[in-house]
Amino acid sequence: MLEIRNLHVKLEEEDKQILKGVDLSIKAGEVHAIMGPNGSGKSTLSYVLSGRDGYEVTEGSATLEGEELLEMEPEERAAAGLFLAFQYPVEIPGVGNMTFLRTALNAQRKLRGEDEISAGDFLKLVREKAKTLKIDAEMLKRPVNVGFSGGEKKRNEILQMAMLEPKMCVLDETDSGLDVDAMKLVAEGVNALRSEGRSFLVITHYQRLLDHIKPDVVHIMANGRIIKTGGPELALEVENNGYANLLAEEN
Ligand SMILES: Nc1ncnc2c1ncn2[C@@H]1O[C@H](COP(=O)(O)OP(=O)(O)OP(=O)(O)O)[C@@H](O)[C@H]1O
Repeated sequence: MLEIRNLHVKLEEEDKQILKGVDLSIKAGEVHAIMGPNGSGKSTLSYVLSGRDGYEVTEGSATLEGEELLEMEPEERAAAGLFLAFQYPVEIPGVGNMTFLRTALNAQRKLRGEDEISAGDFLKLVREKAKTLKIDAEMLKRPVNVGFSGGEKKRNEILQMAMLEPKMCVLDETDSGLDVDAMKLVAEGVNALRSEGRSFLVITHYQRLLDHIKPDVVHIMANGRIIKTGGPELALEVENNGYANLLAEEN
């Protein structure tokens, strides 16, 4: 599904190398988690995959089902099936949540040469998905994320993901700021989307999220590279011992 090879990324504005040779291979249907100390490059990886400005790829590649993502515009990456749930979801005053969801869905359909969804079908779909995430109708009418609590914003990200049905879902610290119940809701939302043809890359600092979204593979990122890959036990090791031992092994 997603193949990242020797990815090197620097900041466009200054001569600072952030990713220093990331290799990652995620097969269809797999859930991978990335953990790692603050500032190791986890969010940068998710931004570069989705095409955010400000970063320069100096070496390497990232393909989604064999197609080079790094040469596509952000909207083309989304239409190809990539989705990023932000660590800090943005507020969009003046744009209703429903309008945003429907416009995003139809824009992707258009790029894929598909017909627009009818107003009736959209309404049915959004109400059904919102209900499972306990997002009430009033929140759907408000401007995107404006005045939403931290947890509501994160649930709204998962609603976007559920509506767009991407193939490759990247979740950047979706658990931060969530209370225990909201975390379970988000995890249930993710688990409901798990399927043979859909993969997940879950960036998190906490093992507890991985109790709910069970990963197949766990990677540790440090200093711009993946320094260790293992199973779910690796997340437990980090929870118990921190990163010091892993970093020492690396040096
Ligand atoms: N636009 C930018 N301008 C300046 N520095 C940046 C920029 N983007 C990233 N960096 C730096 O790159 C490094 C990696 O940042 P990144 O946000 O990817 O780390 P992270 O692993 O996601 O951290 P955290 O766990 O704290 O969220 C940090 O040192 C950060 O300050």
